Amino acid sequence: MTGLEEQKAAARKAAFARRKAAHDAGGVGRAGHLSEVLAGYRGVPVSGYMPIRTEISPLPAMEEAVAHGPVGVPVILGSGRPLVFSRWEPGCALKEGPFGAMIPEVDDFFEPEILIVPLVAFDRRGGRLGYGGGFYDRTLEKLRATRATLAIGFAYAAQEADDLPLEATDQPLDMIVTEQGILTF
Ligand SMILES: Nc1nc2c(c(=O)[nH]1)N(C=O)[C@@H](CNc1ccc(C(=O)N[C@@H](CCC(=O)O)C(=O)O)cc1)CN2
Ligand SMILES: Nc1ncnc2c1ncn2[C@@H]1O[C@H](COP(=O)(O)OP(=O)(O)OP(=O)(O)O)[C@@H](O)[C@H]1O
Repeated sequence: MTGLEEQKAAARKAAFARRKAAHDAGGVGRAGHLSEVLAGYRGVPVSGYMPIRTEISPLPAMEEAVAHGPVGVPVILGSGRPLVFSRWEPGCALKEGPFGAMIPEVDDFFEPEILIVPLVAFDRRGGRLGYGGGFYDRTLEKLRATRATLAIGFAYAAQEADDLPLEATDQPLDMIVTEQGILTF
């Protein structure tokens, strides 16, 4: 591993532990601030995600957004490729996708203009660390080449890190929403 990869791996490991502690602590209304943000963009196509492991769940906010416009979740086509997004509705038939996240059984692809981005760690400059596949970086690069795309990181406040090591290919977040509040840059 290069120095940068080692730094990222260490930051990931530490943030995973803080995320698990926050997740295990439980609590209600953790997607309230996310709902508030999305209420300002009614009808704009949005991607959420089906939570895995100890990720904070955006499902309550997705359930509200679906009353106003298209909502979807990410689908992996292959490693090294951008994600695509398939339409989701509460209660729709799902199947297991690569890496364990559920995906809709029936493909109905669309292009979101707002992405709720899962993450392992974030910093106060909009830096983000994911699982290390580079999926969201490739996806945001592609979408942003066509039109303005709002990337909203969604995480527990405990996942904040001091300045994360970032590479040229890391796509910045426009906003971070946690169970405690909203950070914009
Ligand atoms: N809920 C959710 N859905 C998502 C993502 C995500 O981060 N969260 N993705 C965002 O890209 C894609 C799935 N990508 C993933 C890539 C790797 C691993 C993963 O667990 N990788 C390693 C662990 C890495 C580590 O411990 O550092 C593993 O398989 O054990 C999970 C999801 C699409 N769907
Ligand atoms: N647009 C891109 N084009 C080519 N390679 C990329 C691109 N974006 C990221 N990568 C590469 O993908 C690898 C993983 O990137 P990184 O560690 O930033 O993943 P991540 O943001 O943690 O994961 P994810 O976005 O899947 O949650 C790195 O080697 C990085 O250089």
